[in-house]
Amino acid sequence: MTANSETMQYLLEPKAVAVIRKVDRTKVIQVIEALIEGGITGIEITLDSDDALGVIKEAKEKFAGRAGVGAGTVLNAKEAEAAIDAGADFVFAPILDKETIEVTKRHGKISIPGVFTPTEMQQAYEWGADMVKVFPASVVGAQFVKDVQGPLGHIPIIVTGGINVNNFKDFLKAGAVAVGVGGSLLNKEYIANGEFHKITELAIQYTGV
Ligand SMILES: O=C(O)C(=O)C[C@H](O)[C@H](O)COP(=O)(O)O
Repeated sequence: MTANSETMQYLLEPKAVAVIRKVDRTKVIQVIEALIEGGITGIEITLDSDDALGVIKEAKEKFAGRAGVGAGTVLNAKEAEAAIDAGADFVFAPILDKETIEVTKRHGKISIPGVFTPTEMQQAYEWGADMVKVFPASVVGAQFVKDVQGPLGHIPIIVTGGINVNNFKDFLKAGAVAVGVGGSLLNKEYIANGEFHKITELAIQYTGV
């Protein structure tokens, strides 16, 4: 299996990817462990997190063979380059930037830019994106995902932004290949209290493992 097909499996098999933003640096590795325990194997570290590149590097080494680790909130090519240097397997962005896609693909990594319109979806795909991320998805709802797939069914869609246990199944039923979940999975109180088993329980609500 190629490195990319393994990463694709980590992202798509559980159908839920964790978006880890600004989680306490001293707890983030335990949080990732708890997520993997709950069946989530796509681990996105947003670059606005404390020591994001250090976390990517550490998580890549520690969870090799168990999870795919990538970067989120990647806003330009320079940031993509730095994330890939740190070991990122995939590059998520909230926006669509041609150079970011090009740099990611030049390094042979998985590119998932953010889009919000059918035109942006097709543009992203033509620029080489592997999948697109509809963000913020809860604003347009599952019906958007269903409708755009009429003409644009060749483009795999991950949805993020406002995804929770009550709406994620609607998006999957509408045809999204996976959901990205941040706030509703990385419960701040549980993390502050060191209740990592509760993070595992939350993860299981998405993966059903
Ligand atoms: O910046 C990126 O690359 C992102 O992936 C943005 C995320 O999709 C959201 O930050 C997750 O949003 P919530 O699940 O509502 O917390």
